[in-house]
Amino acid sequence: MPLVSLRDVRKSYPAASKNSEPVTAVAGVDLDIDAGDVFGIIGYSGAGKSTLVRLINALEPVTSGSVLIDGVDVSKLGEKELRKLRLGIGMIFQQFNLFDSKTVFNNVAYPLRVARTPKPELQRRVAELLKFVGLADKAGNYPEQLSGGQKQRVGIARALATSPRILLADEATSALDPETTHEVLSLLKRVNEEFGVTIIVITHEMDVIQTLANKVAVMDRGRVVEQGDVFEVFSRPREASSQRFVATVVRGVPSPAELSQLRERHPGRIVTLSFRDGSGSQGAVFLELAQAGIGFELVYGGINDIRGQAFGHLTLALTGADAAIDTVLARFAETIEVTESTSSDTKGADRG
Ligand SMILES: Nc1ncnc2c1ncn2[C@@H]1O[C@H](COP(=O)(O)OP(=O)(O)OP(=O)(O)O)[C@@H](O)[C@H]1O
Repeated sequence: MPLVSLRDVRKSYPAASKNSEPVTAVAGVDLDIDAGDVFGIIGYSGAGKSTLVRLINALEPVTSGSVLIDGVDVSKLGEKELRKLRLGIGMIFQQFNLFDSKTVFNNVAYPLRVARTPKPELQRRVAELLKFVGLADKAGNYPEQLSGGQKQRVGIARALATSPRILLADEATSALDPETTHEVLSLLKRVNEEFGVTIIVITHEMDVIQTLANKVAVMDRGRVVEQGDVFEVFSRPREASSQRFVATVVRGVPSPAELSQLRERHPGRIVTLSFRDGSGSQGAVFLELAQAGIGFELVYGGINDIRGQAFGHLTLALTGADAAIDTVLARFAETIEVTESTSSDTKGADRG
């Protein structure tokens, strides 16, 4: 049985004024999230992702449909049971939502106090959590004395205080720089792997999904338009809206106009290698070219790596003996799609 199941979940908000229409934020979503998953929910702003999160932790009631956690319909729970359910669901936010007037220790201790945890156990648990997130030496500091990454690590420690089975991360790294994002993502990976916590990440950053998630759902205007294994969805998006989304981070194949510019700027043969099935790697390609004595320069695109599986397009300018290049390209073609651009490909662009 999935840990979290959504069945035809809908959420509408009443019209804000007489002249406006009601807003349908979630328009019939079916979703299954298994225990141990890191499940990404992506989509443009306004797609309904945050609303979905509030429905999962029962902060808001659904308009229709059902949200089942461990097979239990949350809309059937009383206040006391709901409070217990929420203790089992941790949450972290884009703006961290720490209490500025409380020390790091007291921020992390807060949910334990709410749960009336005895003092010795509370102290032991907070110390353990601060050690886990690498902030044991900051217990007495206030949030304003911390960097963004440190604040989010406090947020993670606080979210884990009551040992939840589920962690909801709503744009948890969107306010952080790339290096700090990486640090926080590594920590979340450990939360999943070492504690077995199921993580649901809401994000508009494909990088986050790529490094962290094993499953992904793409939302568009209140609906899930595509869901499945991250590599499958990223390397072969079926729906137009997922394709648009993926295209924002995965650089594709150069257009005729771009090819024309590349040919002008780079000597040699322009070849695009397309990785689609996860096999092969950028490193292996570079090594093989170097060993064959072929000069190469990456001129367009790049390979994305999803937990060891490669996909994307590399466009290279190759220089060297034609026969040597032909031999290597023939070998690449056994596992990778190889397309060589000829000057006729770019004629239209030359004229334009
Ligand atoms: N409490 C509310 N009252 C009225 N409309 C709302 C409410 N919450 C969300 N909406 C509307 O529902 C739609 C979905 O919003 P939601 O915040 O879930 O999207 P999102 O995908 O999380 O976007 P973002 O990334 O911008 O947060 C939007 O049109 C939003 O204006």
